[in-house]
Amino acid sequence: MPSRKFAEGEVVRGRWPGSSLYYEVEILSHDSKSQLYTVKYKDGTELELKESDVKPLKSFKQRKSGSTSSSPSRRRGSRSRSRSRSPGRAPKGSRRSASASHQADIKEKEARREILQVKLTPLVLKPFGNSINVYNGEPEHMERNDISHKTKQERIILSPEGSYTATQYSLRPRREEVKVKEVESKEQKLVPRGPAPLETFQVTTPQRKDLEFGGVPGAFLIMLGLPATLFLLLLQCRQKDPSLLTFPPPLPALDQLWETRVCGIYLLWFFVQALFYLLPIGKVVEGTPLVDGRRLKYRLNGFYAFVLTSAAVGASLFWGMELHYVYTHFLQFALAAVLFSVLLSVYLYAHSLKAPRDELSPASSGNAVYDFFIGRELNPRIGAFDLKYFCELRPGLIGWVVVNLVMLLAEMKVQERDVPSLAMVLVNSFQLLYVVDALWNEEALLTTMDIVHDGFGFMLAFGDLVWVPFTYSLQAFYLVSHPHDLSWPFASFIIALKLCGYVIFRCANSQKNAFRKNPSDPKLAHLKTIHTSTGKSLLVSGWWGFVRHPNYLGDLIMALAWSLPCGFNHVLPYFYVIYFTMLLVHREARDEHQCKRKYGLAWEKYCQRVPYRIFPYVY
Ligand SMILES: NC(=O)c1ccc[n+]([C@@H]2O[C@H](COP(=O)([O-])OP(=O)(O)OC[C@H]3O[C@@H](n4cnc5c(N)ncnc54)[C@H](OP(=O)(O)O)[C@@H]3O)[C@@H](O)[C@H]2O)c1
Ligand SMILES: CC(C)=CCC[C@@H](C)[C@H]1CC[C@H]2C3=C(CC[C@]12C)[C@@]1(C)CC[C@H](O)C(C)(C)[C@@H]1CC3
Repeated sequence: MPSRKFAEGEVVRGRWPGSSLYYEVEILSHDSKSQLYTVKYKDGTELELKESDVKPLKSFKQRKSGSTSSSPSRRRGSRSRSRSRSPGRAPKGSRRSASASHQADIKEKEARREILQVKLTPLVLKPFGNSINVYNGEPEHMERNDISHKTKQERIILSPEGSYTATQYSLRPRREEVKVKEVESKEQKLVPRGPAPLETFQVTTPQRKDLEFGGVPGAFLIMLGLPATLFLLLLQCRQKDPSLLTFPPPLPALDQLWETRVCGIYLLWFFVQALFYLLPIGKVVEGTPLVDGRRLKYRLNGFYAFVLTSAAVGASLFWGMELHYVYTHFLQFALAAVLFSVLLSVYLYAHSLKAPRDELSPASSGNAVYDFFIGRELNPRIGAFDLKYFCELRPGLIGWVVVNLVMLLAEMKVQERDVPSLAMVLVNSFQLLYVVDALWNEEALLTTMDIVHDGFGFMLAFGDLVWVPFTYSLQAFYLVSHPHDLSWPFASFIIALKLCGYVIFRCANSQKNAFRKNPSDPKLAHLKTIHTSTGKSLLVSGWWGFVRHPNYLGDLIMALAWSLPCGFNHVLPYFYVIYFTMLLVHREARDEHQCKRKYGLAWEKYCQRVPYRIFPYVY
């Protein structure tokens, strides 16, 4: 049996996770299997530390300065929060001996590189001088989001008790703690940022036991069901009578579906988009903190990729390229995309087998089938090329706009029209606006659950590369062979509906993004907030006081406006609204689950205050 250095009850120094600072701790126990010591800090925090993070007292020189804090939290409370990434780092200007400071600097660098193998003790809601309400970040009352309130919040956080509780609370495994920060700008804002997120350390990625999407059988069925649904929709859409009650035509034989040229074009499309992604244009930002405190860098050039793609497509049309080929070979393109996404998923799964445990997605389970579906690795990269981030916005989303354009041209050709129909123009422009909006606000993608929580596996590979371009364009595909004359009054109503949905969607998303970026933003001063012990607050008035997911509501209103131009003869063009309602209801439940875990009682208070999830007075 391996020997242990320290005995139970011994008083030693233990490293504070993620920092180079050591505090006095008492050894409570030792686990011979994991070789971890359970230690207790003076302020009561219990952690498990590996042996190399525990040092005998005598190996530390006593500091001369009288400002020593024996509690990580107290020290933390007095540090400059905007600068330090280490919870225990001393404030700028605090005196340390040259050697201690040198040693600390080296350790700090090490800490950034290595992953601390510290397991965090689950949060124990012990009363600690304060009431459990305060401990758990429960707001004593609702606050207005004004500056005086910010100062108050600041004080609460910085008080020893406040910082202690917040610190301990934030030690819960969380990835969602977010601050997307521009890398290139080194300037620090002088405006108080409100309760900036406290550092969090999730040292090992816990694998989930409570699986989503119906667990392993659910994931398996979805993987079979999605491609089947896709081909069913496309086949049915080409039918003269696209009623869902009529039997779908048989799938063409594989040798008819397989077209090498189509596969070549599809690959060309994918790699040209990859090339655009690699162009050194657009600012570079940092994503949300990872398990080890690192933040990955992302280049925001999706909008440039879109402009370049538009120029390339425009030029090829000018030189007489026949986009009609895409329409006549739509099923073949869909098959190429399906095969590509399956191969990519296999590659991603194989890639993840080499990934360290802490780089796995918190959604992964350890079950091969489920992990193949949800994605095992969180951020698979080839060098600096982030596969998930790239696929989420570029080939599929921009591809969707190109497919819509193909359908618009096909409509003119098939129906021998000089100009596209009003219905087709509306569908094209509405969806174009949606894609341009997503690319323009690309940075917001970095805080979505797809990037922060879900791995990159079949679900997103298929969703991004196949589902989005081939099913989201169904209305335009439908209109090619099922013309629908729209009256101007009805078209005006649809435009108004779309604009209404867009305003809700954009304002809600922008309000939250602005608040997360700078909670003290004077433009948001009129909003009420609930304080949570993670340091972040929740908006309870404005859009986020209307329903708990106003952005989903706006998105769904827009979805309806995309389908209405197709008329009411068939359900098929409404597939997107139906599927999307199911997706967002499920997504809302997933997000709710995660927020409950993150914010505890504060989230429950928010739910009481804002009882409806998506649809006011309905759901
Ligand atoms: N077209 C499509 O197929 C499709 C699919 C999915 C999503 N979308 C759209 O994508 C956009 C992003 O959606 P999303 O699902 O990633 O989630 P989201 O609604 O943008 O974000 C949810 C997160 O917002 C924060 N939050 C929740 N309530 C809050 C409050 N009251 N105050 C402040 N922050 C609050 C929480 O995170 P933190 O507290 O950690 O910040 C929560 O986890 C939406 O507009 C959605 O409609 C479109
Ligand atoms: C059908 C199933 C089970 C899975 C596929 C889901 C997949 C199609 C979506 C999951 C996350 C979605 C998403 C967008 C598009 C659809 C998904 C990839 C998004 C890119 C649409 C535009 C938005 O503005 C957005 C916020 C950038 C979206 C991000 C999430």
